[in-house]
Amino acid sequence: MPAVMSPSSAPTTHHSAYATQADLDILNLLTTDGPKPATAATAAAASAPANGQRKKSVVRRDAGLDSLLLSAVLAGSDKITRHHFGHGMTGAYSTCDQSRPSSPRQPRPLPRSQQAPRSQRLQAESAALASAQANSAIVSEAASSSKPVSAEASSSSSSAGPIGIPTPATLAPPSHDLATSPKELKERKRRMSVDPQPISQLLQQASPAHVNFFHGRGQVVKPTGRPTVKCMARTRVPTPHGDIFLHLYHNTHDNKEHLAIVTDPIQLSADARRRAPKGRREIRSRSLDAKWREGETDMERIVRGAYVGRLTAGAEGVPSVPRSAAEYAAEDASEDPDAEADILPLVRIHSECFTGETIGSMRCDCGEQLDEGMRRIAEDQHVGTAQDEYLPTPEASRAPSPGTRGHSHSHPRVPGRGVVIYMRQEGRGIGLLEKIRAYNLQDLGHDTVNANLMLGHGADERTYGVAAEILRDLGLAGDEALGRGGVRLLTNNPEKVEGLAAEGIRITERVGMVPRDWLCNHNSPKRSARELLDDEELEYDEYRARRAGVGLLGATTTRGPELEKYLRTKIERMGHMIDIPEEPKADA
Ligand SMILES: Nc1nc2c(ncn2[C@@H]2O[C@H](COP(=O)(O)OP(=O)(O)OP(=O)(O)O)[C@@H](O)[C@H]2O)c(=O)[nH]1
Repeated sequence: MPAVMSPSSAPTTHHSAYATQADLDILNLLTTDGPKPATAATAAAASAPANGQRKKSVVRRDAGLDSLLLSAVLAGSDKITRHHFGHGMTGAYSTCDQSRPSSPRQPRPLPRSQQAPRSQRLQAESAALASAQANSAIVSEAASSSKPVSAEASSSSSSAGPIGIPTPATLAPPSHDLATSPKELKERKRRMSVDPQPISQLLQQASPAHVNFFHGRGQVVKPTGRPTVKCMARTRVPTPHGDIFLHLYHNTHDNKEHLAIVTDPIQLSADARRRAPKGRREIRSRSLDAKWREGETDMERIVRGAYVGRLTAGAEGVPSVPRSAAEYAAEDASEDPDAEADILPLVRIHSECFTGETIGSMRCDCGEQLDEGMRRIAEDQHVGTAQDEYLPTPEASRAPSPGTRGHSHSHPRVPGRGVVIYMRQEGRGIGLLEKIRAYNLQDLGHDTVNANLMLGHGADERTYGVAAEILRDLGLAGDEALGRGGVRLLTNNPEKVEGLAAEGIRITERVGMVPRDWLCNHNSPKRSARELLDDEELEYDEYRARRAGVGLLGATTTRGPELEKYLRTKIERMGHMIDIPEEPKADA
């Protein structure tokens, strides 16, 4: 049986140790000008071709070097590859041209290591270790005598990290001489193996979601204050529900890359702009459109997504015009007197769910909800409906979802628009590791809430500050005092409504999310006769019938006993604002 390698014991790659004849052939090919010398392998192949035909000789890659590619490699990689080897170890790419046949032959610079000689490095490591050991002796002495450690002593080692956390220098082999003693070799081996703590201890320690076994124990520091967000890039992505603009955000509260999936067809289609009410504003990121530095080029702006309209092959693209905060504030406060009645953008705050979205888990309906959210946002909307139906209390909000509610066809239909804010809050904020552990407790009969509590988590650990700032950056926060702007929120979760409202987002309406399986119950008395379905429902039915699969984008319904239990727990224990269907259901 092959030995299981721990990350710390995995071998590091050394070119010399793993060079095969094929490697040497390639190296030869890359580093030699003119005709290639025949190697044993190529000579054999040439003399005895397998198919009786003579093999073509390998063509040199002499295309002009792409300066962008080179700078990307230089900026992004610290690894030395055979390609680098072919151009010398000096790091000077000016030597590239010397390998081209058209260049005059010049003597190639000798490979020169950028490291200090090994003896010097060993000496430095040894000194660092001695210094760290001396330091820890002082620290433990100080701890035992309850005396503060002197600043001088604690700063005497440049490589010593915080107490208990070994730094790379203290983990390094002490020195050439020391490491040869059996004790040192044993110690060195121990440091390279996996953590020797017993499994039960590890399980306990790995319990809180913030602990990463390989990277050490983290601290739970709940960020305070209002987060700042910045859209780092956006791009157009075609989806089964039409083209969207994917925005990637950074923020000051966590190191996650949260996303905004913006559906705004007027930015991309002349037809949608014509059909949209006059005065409709584009949903754009203010931080992305801002000027990031003096003298930034149009190409920089376009590459990060700060452009208007659509990019097309061969064209240059039209960069967006940066605007000041004051200009945005004036626009938010003003009202275009010619603007026609429009419907506010539909927004869903969606939490990441690897299991439901990516592998189609039927324990939850997250994949379906993501798909349904994007579908609902993109579909045409009736202007003037349901604007005043929002009632924030669970009881009062148990109105049927718009999907089951007959629309008045006197209302004009306009292109849909809105955003799915995709928050990297896997497992309602506890992370994938903990969610997987919770699933095992659920298989033992506990519901989702209890499973979380048993692992020492809250039932729901999500916060909505970052999502609110993303909405604000997209110009969708609205203003309660002015009674203007804001969003319609697609959710059954009262905490989302309250959380976003507390962050200053104006929510004019809550739109319910009904599980597709409940919505499409063909055997219920109400839906048994297809003639009772109105046009929109029929359209939806056909839409469903075209789809196959579960949970993935553009797919159909999710169903199963585990999902039923999950949904019931949300309603009965977490106050989700949706009614469990009363009629007995059979599979559609
Ligand atoms: N801890 C835990 N998280 C889960 C479980 N199943 C799904 N999730 C997570 O729950 C999140 C989705 O939240 P939901 O409560 O389904 O939906 P919601 O977004 O709060 O509410 P709606 O807006 O009405 O859909 C995702 O992050 C999922 O990974 C589970 O069994 N345990």
